[in-house]
Amino acid sequence: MSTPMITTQNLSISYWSKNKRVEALQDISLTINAGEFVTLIGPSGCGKSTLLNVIAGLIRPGTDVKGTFNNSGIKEIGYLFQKQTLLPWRTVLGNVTAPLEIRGVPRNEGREKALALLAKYGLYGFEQSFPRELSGGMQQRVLLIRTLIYEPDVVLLDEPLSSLDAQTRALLQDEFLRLWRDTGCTFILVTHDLDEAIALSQRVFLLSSRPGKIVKEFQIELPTERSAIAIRTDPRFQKIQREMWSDLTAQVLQQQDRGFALFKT
Ligand SMILES: Nc1ncnc2c1ncn2[C@@H]1O[C@H](COP(=O)(O)OP(=O)(O)OP(=O)(O)O)[C@@H](O)[C@H]1O
Repeated sequence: MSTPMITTQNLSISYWSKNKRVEALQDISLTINAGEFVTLIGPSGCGKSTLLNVIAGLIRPGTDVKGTFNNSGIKEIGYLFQKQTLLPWRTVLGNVTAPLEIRGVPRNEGREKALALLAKYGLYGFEQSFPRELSGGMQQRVLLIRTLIYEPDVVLLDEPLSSLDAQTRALLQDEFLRLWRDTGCTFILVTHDLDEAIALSQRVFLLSSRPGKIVKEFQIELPTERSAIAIRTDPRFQKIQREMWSDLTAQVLQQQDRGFALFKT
């Protein structure tokens, strides 16, 4: 039986910017179950990050919220976003133990846990290195370990790989799958990369251009034990990819038409 962790019902979110109302999300109804890997995709500015923030309970004052959302199934959230960086003055080990220090976990206990995780995820020997001595991919892996060390039950990933080259990205996608399977944690990813969405997720929500509405939900029926790289040659992957591209293109064209109409008036 799947346990709902997050539910939203007819959720609409607007911001006030320079006395103008900007409707970011409209009528979002979804359920995310504990332990799922779910991805949000959609054209730029359609409200993906806004939805992630709502899920995290991070709603700025002055934001207009209509409808309901319930995230009471979440006890502890991990959040990893694109521009997040490591603390440059701390070693890899010092970075990974930081969240535990904040939570008052005894130093030795935190250290042991961090060392075990670093070894498990390919960073053995780099414990005393400083972030500047690591490649971008390694830094991202340290960030992910730092997010997971306090055992959140949900990890929100807002385009965490978008600044990396294609090869590093593909390797880290596999790492994400492995961490998701190992931890049993719920992963919610925002990405612009359709292949990444299909390679990693169990379900993908496609949002329309702003105000973001759910236009389609894709069930990704691919084996859980998969390689994010090898799965791309699977005919089932390619079938979903074609369908998703055609739906996303339709959304982007609609957005352009609207922009053009606006330009003409
Ligand atoms: N604090 C804010 N105040 C006013 N408008 C905002 C605020 N945050 C977001 N918006 C607007 O709401 C809309 C949705 O933004 P959001 O960042 O959620 O979209 P996104 O799909 O994540 O974008 P992208 O794919 O480009 O990262 C955008 O038009 C954005 O300009």
